[in-house]
Amino acid sequence: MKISIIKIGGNVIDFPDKLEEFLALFSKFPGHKILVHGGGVLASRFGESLGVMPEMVDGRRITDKDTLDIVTMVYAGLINKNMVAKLQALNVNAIGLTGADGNLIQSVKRPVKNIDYGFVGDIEKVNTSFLNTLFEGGLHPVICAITHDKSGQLLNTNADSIASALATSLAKEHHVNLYFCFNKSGVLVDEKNENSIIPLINEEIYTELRKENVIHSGMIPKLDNAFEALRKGVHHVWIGKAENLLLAAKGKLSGTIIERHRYDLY
Ligand SMILES: Nc1ncnc2c1ncn2[C@@H]1O[C@H](COP(=O)(O)OP(=O)(O)O)[C@@H](O)[C@H]1O
Ligand SMILES: CC(=O)N[C@@H](CCC(=O)OP(=O)(O)O)C(=O)O
Repeated sequence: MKISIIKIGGNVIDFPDKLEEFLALFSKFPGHKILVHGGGVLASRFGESLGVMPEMVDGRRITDKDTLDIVTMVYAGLINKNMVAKLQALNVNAIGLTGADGNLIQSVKRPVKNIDYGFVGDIEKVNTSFLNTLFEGGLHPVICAITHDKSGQLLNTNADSIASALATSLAKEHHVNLYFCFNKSGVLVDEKNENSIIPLINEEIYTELRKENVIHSGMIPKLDNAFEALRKGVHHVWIGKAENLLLAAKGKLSGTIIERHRYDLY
């Protein structure tokens, strides 16, 4: 079975017009598909309005108890249910889920090393048979950035990591492509110049660009997860502008293609 995992970034979700436009493209995307979302921008803003200040380290949120409550309300509630309703209006039979629903994604609270991330989950298991059942029923899962530890604790989990874990688990039995859609044209040499797209990136280039701080913050988990997915059997990984999703699906040049090593070119 061919399955596409499509991750939509928080900056797109934050603009209703852009979100509508993206969901219309998603509705036209062919075949079995999963939509993964976070909503980090909205969660930060909502938290601030309640006096809970966001704290990020390398693109990942430090999540204390209050922050966990906020991200659960924002990701699993407000954003997820609105997206599902909008997709239903586009005749996509979407079903909104956290990692706790159907025991879809089990994770473990990240151990404290140099940094205590709090209630942040590292993914351990994905229930692919549940996903297969949903596909057989003609449903399109819309999965948010909340997982659980199977002992009653919800955990905040980076949405790029969720997309990658779903892709790698499904890749054991299916042909899986992974698309990271966000608000920029791809991985850029100069973040402020939308024309400075790096069309192909491999781990060697990534390591160099990270040292030079050309790649930083939220782009770090995105690329770490992209390489992890390719190492574990995902067929194709793309990072680019949400509005170019259908171009990417048709294999047309747009955004950044991720490759494991330089020799993947040949
Ligand atoms: N080289 C780079 N090219 C593009 N974006 C970059 C780069 N380095 C860092 N970034 C930052 O990463 C952000 C994307 O990460 P994030 O905000 O977590 O994504 P998302 O929109 O998917 O939630 C971009 O908006 C940009 O600010
Ligand atoms: C642990 C962690 O960092 N969780 C992320 C989950 C949401 C997310 O990834 O949202 P975007 O895709 O909009 O960035 C966070 O709370 O920001």
